[in-house]
Amino acid sequence: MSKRSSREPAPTGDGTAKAARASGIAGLLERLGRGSVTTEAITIVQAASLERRVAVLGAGSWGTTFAKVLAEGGADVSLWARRPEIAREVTETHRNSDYLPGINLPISLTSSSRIEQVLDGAEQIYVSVPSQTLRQNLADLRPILPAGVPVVSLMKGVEKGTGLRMSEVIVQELGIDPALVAVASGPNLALEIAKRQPTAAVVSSESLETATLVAATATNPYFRSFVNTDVIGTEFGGVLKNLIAVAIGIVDGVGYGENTKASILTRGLAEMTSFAVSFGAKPETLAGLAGLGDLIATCQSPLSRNNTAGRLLGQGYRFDDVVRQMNQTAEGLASVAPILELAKSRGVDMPIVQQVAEVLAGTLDPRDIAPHLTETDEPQGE
Ligand SMILES: NC(=O)C1=CN([C@@H]2O[C@H](COP(=O)(O)OP(=O)(O)OC[C@H]3O[C@@H](n4cnc5c(N)ncnc54)[C@H](OP(=O)(O)O)[C@@H]3O)[C@@H](O)[C@H]2O)C=CC1
Ligand SMILES: O=C(CO)COP(=O)(O)O
Repeated sequence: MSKRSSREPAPTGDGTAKAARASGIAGLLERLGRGSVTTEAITIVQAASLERRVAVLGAGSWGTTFAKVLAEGGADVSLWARRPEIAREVTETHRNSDYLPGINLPISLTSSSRIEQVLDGAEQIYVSVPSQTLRQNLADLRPILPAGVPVVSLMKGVEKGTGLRMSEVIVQELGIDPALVAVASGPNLALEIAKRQPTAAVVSSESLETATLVAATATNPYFRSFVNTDVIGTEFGGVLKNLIAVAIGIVDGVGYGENTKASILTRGLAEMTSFAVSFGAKPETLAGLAGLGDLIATCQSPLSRNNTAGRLLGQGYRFDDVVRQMNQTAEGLASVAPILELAKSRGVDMPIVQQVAEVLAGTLDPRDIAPHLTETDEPQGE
């Protein structure tokens, strides 16, 4: 897709849209060749997918923002809110003042706290709940899940106890074909996107057809979704950058400056890459939007909840106080332990995540955090 076409939603009712509908996305990809997937295919599939009915589960800051992205890309979106008062506010006043104060939502975006109502007629399902509640939420979804519908994870955590990625929990709990599951990730701070600041993301699925379909739906004039098939790299990128953002927040809270932060960010990327590659990810995924891109956004922004949680720890608050002060989800806090377990299972050294764990446990003074000074045999010129 050229820059121009990514900024202009493709027109409806033209010949290419009809061709996409007629030949199906698999046929279309076949004709275009895999190399063209991020260009022509998304434009054409997008044209075919306007007014597609989709459901978004979770009306927090990201679920609501993503619902807005989808609606402003032309989809007919229904948002599931756990609390009826949020559903009412979204539908009646086009606001979600708890999570996106000051943001006007599209009039076409409706919300309900009744999940069966939100799923009615949905052709795609996007999920944005806290990672630690996902399994329980999917148990409610399973009996009413429409058959053959793609399920997309917008979440950036791993499950405590099992260490499973969110896409793995979805496959396990819903019993669906992994080819129907996708993940979306990237430098995507909700409030910036809700204000329509231009942003890119990655949609990943083991099925290129699913990734292309979802990316086309999740593309609008200010939000561009690329595709890949490296689900492991895309998903772990989103999880691991949260842990590095906590570390950066800690040193920020202590009062250390840019050298310390840049050292941790750079070594953090190396740590993320070694970890993800040991599970089969491609290094280039970690160098892309879902790795480095998201790492930069999250480590630099005061909007980041993980960065904020780290800053409070660095200022001397204890873990329990930090959890009490956070009124939004900081996934990194729950992902530290399972990630260290996974790293151990692969023999991967993670000095930054290890020191974050020690600060969380209260066994390391935040002023002593210096994971970039830890001895390592790895070359440093990567
Ligand atoms: N915010 C962001 O910038 C981005 C977030 N993400 C990811 O999106 C996921 C969701 O985060 P985000 O929306 O920001 O979090 P928020 O804290 O903003 O919202 C959490 C949402 O989950 C709901 N929730 C809480 N507990 C449960 C439960 N037991 N069952 C069902 N729903 C529940 C909340 O409902 P209630 O209001 O009723 O408590 C709320 O709607 C996370 O994995 C995060 O990493 C990814 C990219 C960007
Ligand atoms: O994932 C995010 C940006 O891409 C949001 O980060 P936080 O969860 O730290 O706010």
